[in-house]
Amino acid sequence: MLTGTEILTTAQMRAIESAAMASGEVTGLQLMERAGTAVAGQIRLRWPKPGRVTVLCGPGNNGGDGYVIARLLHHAGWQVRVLGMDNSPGADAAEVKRQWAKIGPILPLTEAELRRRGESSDVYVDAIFGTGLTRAPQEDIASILLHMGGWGGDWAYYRPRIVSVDCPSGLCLDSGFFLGQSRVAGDLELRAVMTVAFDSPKPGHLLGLGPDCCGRLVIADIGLAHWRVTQRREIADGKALEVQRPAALTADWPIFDIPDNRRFALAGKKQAEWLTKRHATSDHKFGHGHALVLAGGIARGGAARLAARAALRVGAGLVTLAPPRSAMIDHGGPPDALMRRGIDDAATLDDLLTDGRITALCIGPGCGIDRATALLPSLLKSKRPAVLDADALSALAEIGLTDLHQGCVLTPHLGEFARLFPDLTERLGEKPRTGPAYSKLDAAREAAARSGAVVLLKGPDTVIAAPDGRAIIHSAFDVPWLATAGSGDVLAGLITGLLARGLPPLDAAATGAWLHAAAARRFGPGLIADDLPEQIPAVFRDLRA
Ligand SMILES: NC(=O)C1=CN([C@@H]2O[C@H](COP(=O)(O)OP(=O)(O)OC[C@H]3O[C@@H](n4cnc5c(N)ncnc54)[C@H](OP(=O)(O)O)[C@@H]3O)[C@@H](O)[C@H]2O)[C@@H](O)CC1
Ligand SMILES: [K+]
Repeated sequence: MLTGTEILTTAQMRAIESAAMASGEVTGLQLMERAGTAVAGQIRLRWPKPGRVTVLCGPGNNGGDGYVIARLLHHAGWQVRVLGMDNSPGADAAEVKRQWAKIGPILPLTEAELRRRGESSDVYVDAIFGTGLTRAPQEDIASILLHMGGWGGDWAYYRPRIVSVDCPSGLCLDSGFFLGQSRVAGDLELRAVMTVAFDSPKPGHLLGLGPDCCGRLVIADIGLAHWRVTQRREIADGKALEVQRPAALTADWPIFDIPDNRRFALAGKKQAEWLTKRHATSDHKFGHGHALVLAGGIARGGAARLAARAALRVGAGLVTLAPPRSAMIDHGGPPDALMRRGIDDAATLDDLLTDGRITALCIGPGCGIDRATALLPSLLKSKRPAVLDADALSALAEIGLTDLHQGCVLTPHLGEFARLFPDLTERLGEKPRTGPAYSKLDAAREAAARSGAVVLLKGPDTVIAAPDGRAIIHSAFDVPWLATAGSGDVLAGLITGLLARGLPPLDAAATGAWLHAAAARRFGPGLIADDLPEQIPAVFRDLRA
């Protein structure tokens, strides 16, 4: 599991590489040699017996990495066939291309050459495009990529052994979409069995089609970590910098291979410290906060009760469920630890919120749009930390975003997001033609800045963004069974419980998303939303172990 590591946009990666090279401490050729060595090493680790390999080298430095890989695999006893371009790449790629040319031929990078009879390979190294892709591939390269994409569609029983250098070629590493192709998965995207990327994951490894198309993701150290640290220290010191500030992004992404020479901060451990050691100032139940979950009328109780149960399980000291008085009986079921309070109108809610011990609110799950519309103004006026989900988001689309504040967490799925931010959704739906393409990360950040609230945009690639630009990607493509009725209500409850316990909104949202996926992962397939809160104690126990 790769958790809590920094994610860099392609521009930031380039800036860091340039700064490192400008310092004189490392040359571009050395970086390219390290990158190629990392990929060749991963190939040899995975397939220790030398076989036949075709290396496809593009026009830039990604292609340069390919020539290094070809040379190293040749020296390791592999039978290497290189397809490359007849162009003049930058000095570093030109040098490694010359070195390869002393060893073997460079055949044309065309589909006909790739498909030549009797020339099939055990492994194909895709070194055509990396972070420098700016537009949709054309002509020969486009047909090669489409041809290779056809090898491993969604329904293929096995993936051909394509190893991608930095990313599957054609993928925009800032958005996770293929330039010139639809944003919906088809059969034509190049799907690697393994992708070896350098220094840090990029957003496109974690968003959109990236996670599926990258296959297993290996992040290789190429000696730039020191540069990121130096830059961050200098930023903290207020010194002027030529490079862009690294994004304050973190990732939760399951990974199976982590090179030994890289260490990743385990965000889960930090969460465990805070959540399992009860850092509250007192051991009194109010020391862990009091969450109020606004529920709806008769026959709508399930969603709010799921949220309330999750808030209890995540450690809120007290949780009160607040339906209209006429529906109290309907909300009388377990858990008995829940308190109930009838709230019919905004005036009663105003009254209740004079109690300063209520530290977080949740509105939306099973609430009904009319009731949410009636109660939202009081809730927002109280300036209490609050989760706005489901019906509350529909209500918000009607009443507008103006009263939102920085204690609010909005938890829309893409449909709810479209109602709140139609223009951003439209941009997200456009076919990506040039890089960096507009991404889910861009949309969530823009929505957070515009609304002044934390926005958690759900999906297997959940993006959580704060109004100040901080953002977190939580990729959980490995738990598709989490997409089940009521799952979102549990997430809203987890975040509410964490807000009640005093976590700042961005941390509460990110930790809630993390716990939610961890609970689903622990339960496994067959999960229904009711199971999720019941897994939280086991997740905490695992964290303490
Ligand atoms: N910098 C470093 O120190 C290190 C970098 N490393 C490696 O370098 C990679 C980044 O290299 P890169 O910047 O050269 O970009 P890359 O992805 O090879 O492609 C750019 C070339 O393709 C061209 N091009 C773009 N779109 C096109 C299209 N649709 N159709 C046709 N051409 C198109 C573009 O031309 P232009 O846009 O200028 O016309 C340019 O020539 C990175 O992913 C990593 O693998 C490692 O070695 C570690 C050290
Ligand atoms: K590539």
